[in-house]
Amino acid sequence: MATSSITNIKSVILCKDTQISMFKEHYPYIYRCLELAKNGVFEALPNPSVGAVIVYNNLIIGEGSTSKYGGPHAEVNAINSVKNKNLLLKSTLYVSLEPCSHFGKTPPCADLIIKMNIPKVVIGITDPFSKVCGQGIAKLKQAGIEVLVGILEEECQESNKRFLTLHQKQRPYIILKWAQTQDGFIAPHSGENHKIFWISNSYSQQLVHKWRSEEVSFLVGKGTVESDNPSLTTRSWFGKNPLRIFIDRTASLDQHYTLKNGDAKTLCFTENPNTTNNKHLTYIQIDFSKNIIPQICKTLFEMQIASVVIEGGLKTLQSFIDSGYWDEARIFTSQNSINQGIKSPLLNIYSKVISQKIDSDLLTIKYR
Ligand SMILES: NC(=O)C1=CN([C@@H]2O[C@H](COP(=O)(O)OP(=O)(O)OC[C@H]3O[C@@H](n4cnc5c(N)ncnc54)[C@H](OP(=O)(O)O)[C@@H]3O)[C@@H](O)[C@H]2O)C=CC1
Ligand SMILES: Nc1c(N[C@@H]2O[C@H](COP(=O)(O)O)[C@@H](O)[C@H]2O)[nH]c(=O)[nH]c1=O
Ligand SMILES: [Zn+2]
Repeated sequence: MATSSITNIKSVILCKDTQISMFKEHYPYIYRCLELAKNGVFEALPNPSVGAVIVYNNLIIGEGSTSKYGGPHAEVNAINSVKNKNLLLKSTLYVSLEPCSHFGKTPPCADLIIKMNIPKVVIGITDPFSKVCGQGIAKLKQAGIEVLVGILEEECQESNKRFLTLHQKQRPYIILKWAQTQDGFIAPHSGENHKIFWISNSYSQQLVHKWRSEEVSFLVGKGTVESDNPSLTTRSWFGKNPLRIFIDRTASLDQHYTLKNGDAKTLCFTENPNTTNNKHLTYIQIDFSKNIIPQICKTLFEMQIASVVIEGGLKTLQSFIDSGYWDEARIFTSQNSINQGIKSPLLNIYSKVISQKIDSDLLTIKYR
């Protein structure tokens, strides 16, 4: 069994060990690229996080991963890390995503690879970004470089799922998240308790704060704001607060709710045109006579928000599910039962399930 990278949280990942050693054995360099890519996965957003490895005579002579948003790409960092640049002439560059071919915040990596006379490039997956989209590969091939594409494709896609979803589906990567009791409830009936009812344990709660430091935004419905008065900030982990988002059709929630306190940038989706933005809170008008979920996702895409976690409640979660707008559901199940209350969302169609114990809770991750 492999211990999770979450050091402060009691957790154990069940399975996967044999799969990982198989990847390492057959595709060690692209596997290493994926390890390197993990370094910048959240800091590079909305750009992809990529890993690059340069191999000479079966030896790794250079490595690099994507810098913070706007900084040098993995290929540049890997090439710069090679001491004896003459070795590049007989080396292979491995990279988890197609090298870029356009001038963005930095010049094209494909041009640098050509300039350094690297004779062979092995690529995990192609880049769906419209300004690259196969053109990086074409440039390399035109320069006479041997190019191999499509190694550990599923793993490369997983490593950049937020970036890929943004470009392929024109919406953020959507993570549904809720905590449920053993007997399938997410809260007691409303009205019984006007403060938050904790179901998951403190380790799970800490893990959610870690996710808040990583993912771009967190969204709740008005019912959750009224019943729980959530903060949606990162308090039990290090790092940034996410962008906070809530739905309030009439924009009638009053100022005492914590989401309006200016602790983090916050968006409210409403139909009410008579709203006043302030430094921290921006109202965005949408049409509530139509399905609001595609409208919310379109707005977030236009803002280049690469990921959103839907933290509840039932109506909001079920709306995303029923509209088919979700990628992953992270469900904490406690060992307690409450016999009655608000039933968990219904999620019938999913392709893959991973489970992990978080002390007494079971965290189940379902992929669409
Ligand atoms: N255990 C857990 O993980 C969690 C539990 N909860 C619990 O869930 C309960 C709240 O759930 P619920 O009452 O369903 O409230 P929600 O938080 O889902 O909010 C519902 C409201 O959000 C707006 N809204 C959401 N989706 C849509 C849509 N598709 N179209 C139009 N408007 C929409 C509406 O606002 P409007 O009224 O302005 O029209 C609606 O009344 C609470 O008891 C809370 O404690 C909440 C989060 C997590
Ligand atoms: N009850 C419940 C959750 N509830 C979610 O957490 C929000 C509270 O966030 P904050 O105010 O920042 O601590 C709350 O409004 C709801 O969205 N989450 C969980 O992981 N486990 C739980 O048992
Ligand atoms: Zn590049």
